[in-house]
Amino acid sequence: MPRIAYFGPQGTFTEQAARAFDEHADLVPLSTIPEVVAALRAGAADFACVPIENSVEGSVSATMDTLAADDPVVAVGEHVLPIRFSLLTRPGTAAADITTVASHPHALAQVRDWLGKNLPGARQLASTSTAAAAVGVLDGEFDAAITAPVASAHYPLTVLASDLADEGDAVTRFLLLAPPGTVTEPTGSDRTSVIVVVSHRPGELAAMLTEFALRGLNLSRIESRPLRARFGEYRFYLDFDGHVSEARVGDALAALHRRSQDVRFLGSYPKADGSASVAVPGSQDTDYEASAAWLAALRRREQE
Ligand SMILES: O=C(O)C(=O)C[C@]1(C(=O)O)C=C[C@@H](O)C=C1
Repeated sequence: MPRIAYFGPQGTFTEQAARAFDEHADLVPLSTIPEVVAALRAGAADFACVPIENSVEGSVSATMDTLAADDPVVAVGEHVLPIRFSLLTRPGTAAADITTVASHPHALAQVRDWLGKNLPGARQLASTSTAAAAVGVLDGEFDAAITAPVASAHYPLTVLASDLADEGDAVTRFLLLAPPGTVTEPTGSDRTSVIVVVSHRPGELAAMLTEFALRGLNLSRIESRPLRARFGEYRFYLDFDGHVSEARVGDALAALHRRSQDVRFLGSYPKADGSASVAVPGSQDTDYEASAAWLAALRRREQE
């Protein structure tokens, strides 16, 4: 049975995502995202499951930074989970007794309006995850926790309110990570992720994006994070349609490698929504093969 390390403890949304990737896997909860990815890098787990972005609060910066540091790992799958929260308290606590409410900062941000209206006097405190907040309530550290609905099955707490979400259609996207070199077969509905550091010169970012545009590659996300060691410089995270085995994707990656300071390949994996990869006319593998054959013939004639 494969071992999947995930961002725990038990009862997080990430646990649900890990189960969705493989319901029979041996799930190993760890308390922080760096610990989860470190377990994969150390060979203590076969896979790692982490949140990467939320439709309301944006990127999960701990995941972004962990993916860029240390030995590379690759994504082999993504899962998108609808997000709705429960408010958990110790049995006997009434809403009027709540002076502190804790959760993961991404979770607090997704119920900011609800908390403002329903628990205006409660202090909002950050915990390492939604389920860690539930553990904190059990331990008497906080009065209430904003958690995933499944947390109430793991901890003997009372559900004081459920189905909470300021944005009804909120979702979080999770990645299943594997050691580098793990190969996924192309499905025709794939996404590729990379981290690119471009040179700090005028036009470099536009030039990098042009490499995608020229090959008709559909970008689905671009984010930046600071380089940390150099103020004012950034690494760019790009997600785009296609699989590394496809000619247009390989060609774009090679161009990025030629022109950037650094390119980190974060994997090609099936898209969660199953939508077909966009490929503009002239960008299919057969088009690349035909143009390479034409060029080869041209060169042969020149050498005669
Ligand atoms: O704390 C959890 O339950 C998590 O899985 C983390 C996380 C996140 O990082 O965004 C996942 C989904 C929700 O959006 C809130 C928190």
